[in-house]
Amino acid sequence: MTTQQLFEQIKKKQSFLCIGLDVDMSKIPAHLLGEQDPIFSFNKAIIDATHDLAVSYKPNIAFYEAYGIKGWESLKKTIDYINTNYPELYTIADAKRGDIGNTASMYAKAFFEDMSFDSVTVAPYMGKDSVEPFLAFEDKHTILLALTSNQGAFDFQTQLVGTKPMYQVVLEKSQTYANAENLMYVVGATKAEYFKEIRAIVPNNFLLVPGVGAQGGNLQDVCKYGLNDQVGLLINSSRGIIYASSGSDFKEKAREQALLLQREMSEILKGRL
Ligand SMILES: O=C(O)c1cc(=O)[nH]c(=O)n1[C@@H]1O[C@H](COP(=O)(O)O)[C@@H](O)[C@H]1O
Repeated sequence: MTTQQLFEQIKKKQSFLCIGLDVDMSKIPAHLLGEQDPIFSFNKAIIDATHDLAVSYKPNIAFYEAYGIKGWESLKKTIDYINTNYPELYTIADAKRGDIGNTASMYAKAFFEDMSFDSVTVAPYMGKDSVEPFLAFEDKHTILLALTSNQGAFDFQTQLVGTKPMYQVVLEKSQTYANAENLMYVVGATKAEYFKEIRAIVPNNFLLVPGVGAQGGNLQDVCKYGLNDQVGLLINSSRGIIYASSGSDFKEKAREQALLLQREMSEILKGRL
C-alpha cells in the first residue's frame, strides 16, 4: 500500500488507529479455547468488530512464534483474512528484524512476499545494509525503531553519538538510505516530549506510535507535535482494546475502546483535513 492510500483511508475513517493483535492464549475468552484455531477465531472476531474504526492492524510476531507452527498458521490466516475481506486496511508485521544484507533480504521476502504484509518493523542497529533490502520493496514500508516506548530506550537511544542522541542519528542517517521515502519510524507515546524535535528531522514520514493505553501514553500529547499534513501518525493500542473484556462480550468491549480512541482522533482531525 502507498502512503497516499493510507492517508485516503485515514481521511475516510477519521481515524489513525492501529490495533495490535498481540494474542495471548491465557487472556482470550475461555469459550474460544475449544475452537480449532482459537487465535484466528479471536483475531477474526476483533477485526470484524473494529475494522471501520481502525486503519491498521499490527500482529506482534512474538505472540505467534510462541505457539510454533500453529502460531504461524494462525498469523497467515489472519493476514489473509484481512487482505481478502478488508483490503483497504494497512498491515504491520511487528517483527523487529535486523541482520546482514542477504539475511535481511530473506526477512523482507518472508513478510512482504510470503505473508503479504504492507510493512515490517526493523531494528536500525546493524545499519544501512541491514535496512536497505527492506526498502527495496515497492509500495511497502520499513518501520525503523527510533525512540521506543520502554524504559530501556534510555540505555542507548538517548545516549550521545558525537554531539547528538542516537535516535536523532538514526533518523538523520536513515534519510540518506536508498528509497528512504518508504521509511516510517517507531516513536513511543510515552516519549511525547520528544515529538517536536523528531518532527523537525522527519517532517514527512509516518510515525508508528505504540504505548497509549496499557503503557500510559496520551493521545493528545502525541498529536500536539506529531501530526503532519498527511496526519503522519499511526497510534497503536493492543491490550487496551483486545483485552477490554475476557468474557463473551469481548468483541463488543473491544469495539467500545476502539470507538473511544477513534472519536478522540476525529475531534483532533476536525478542521485539519
Ligand atoms: O514496535 C512496536 O510496535 C513497539 C515499539 C515500542 O517502542 N513499544 C511497543 O510497545 N511496541 C509494541 O507495541 C505493542 C504495545 O502493546 P500495548 O502496550 O498492549 O498497547 C506491543 O506489541 C509492543 O511490542
